[in-house]
Amino acid sequence: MAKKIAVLGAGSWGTVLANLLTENGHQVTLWGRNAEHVAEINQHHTNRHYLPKFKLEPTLIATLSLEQALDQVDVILFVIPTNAIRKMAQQILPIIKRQGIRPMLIHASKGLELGTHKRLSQVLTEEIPAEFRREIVVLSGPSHAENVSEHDLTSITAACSNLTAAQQVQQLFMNDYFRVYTNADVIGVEMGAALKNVIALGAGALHGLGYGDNAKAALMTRGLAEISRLGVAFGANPLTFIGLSGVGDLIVTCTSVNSRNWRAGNQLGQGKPLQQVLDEMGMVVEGVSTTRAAYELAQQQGIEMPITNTIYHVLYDEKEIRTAITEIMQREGKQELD
Ligand SMILES: NC(=O)C1=CN([C@@H]2O[C@H](COP(=O)(O)OP(=O)(O)OC[C@H]3O[C@@H](n4cnc5c(N)ncnc54)[C@H](OP(=O)(O)O)[C@@H]3O)[C@@H](O)[C@H]2O)C=CC1
Ligand SMILES: O=C(CO)COP(=O)(O)O
Repeated sequence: MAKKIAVLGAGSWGTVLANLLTENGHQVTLWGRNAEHVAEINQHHTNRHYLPKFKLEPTLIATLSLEQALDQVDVILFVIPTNAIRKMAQQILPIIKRQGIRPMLIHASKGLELGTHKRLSQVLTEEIPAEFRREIVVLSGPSHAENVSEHDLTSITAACSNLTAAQQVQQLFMNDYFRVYTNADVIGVEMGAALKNVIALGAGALHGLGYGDNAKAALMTRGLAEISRLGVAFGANPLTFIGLSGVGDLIVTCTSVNSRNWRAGNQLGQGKPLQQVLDEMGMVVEGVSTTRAAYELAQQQGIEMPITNTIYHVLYDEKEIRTAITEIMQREGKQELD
């Protein structure tokens, strides 16, 4: 059955997901904060800053008004950067109350909040009390916006402890090029999504420095080991990390030029300063702030995360990358399995 859906965030991923939901027959309003982008979507059915070649469905409406976007919606999909989610939730709560709606919330963002180190479903739970919403579902997995915009075959995960809600989200998004699985392990899905961006910065840096395939395979494998270690410490199901939102997303992000995290790491490896890399990207590079959040979380909990620690010191303490790599390779010998 067709639903009324607000998509919050008219960047790369929000635009593509809003368009996919429109293709699937839902009535979608895409909220953006940039007046030029919103006008371009409505008048020309394009969003060239984020997706230069993408032609949108003409029935997809964009708006600058949250009140209009949320008008009597069944579902709200958050697709803005991690550190903007709490403020956005605070902004929409009075609108939800005024309209007397009780929407399902979905988020498709990937990160841990700076300062609190919280997962995004935790942030939404804190800011939007249960009486004003239905379930919170996480949509995550290997899915570059550019590939989905070209209808490349994509499989991802809808996660919620209430599997009926996850199945409802599965049905909203599924079509002949976009396949959605369900998973009850919200912690594992959100931890995998957030932490793979940290490892992707490292994979890009190795490429930029000229290291080969062995180095990249080792980074991804040992990166997955420490992602799982932190996730399991917080209650994740270890099997989630060998699924789409774990190793699946790690592979796509660590091996693709479409990844902003990989590209940022590549430029750091080539010697560009971090601030310049971020200024020139023009899109969010989630791994940079999540590296800090994950580093602090691991320190607090006493969890060993040598790759994340190394990337943290390169990003935030201006540690020279080759020195950092030498140090991590020369740690004392370890058993492979924890
Ligand atoms: N791109 C992808 O392929 C995928 C991205 N994701 C995740 O989706 C999330 C969004 O990423 P993506 O769309 O790629 O990012 P982009 O950088 O492409 O777009 C970000 C969007 O969020 C808006 N925005 C930025 N800051 C704020 C804020 N403080 N308040 C409200 N809106 C804000 C931007 O507006 P403006 O244009 O005005 O700056 C823009 O519309 C991230 O967590 C990312 O990890 C997940 C899967 C795939
Ligand atoms: O999460 C993504 C693909 O699944 C997108 O990764 P980037 O944010 O690095 O572009």
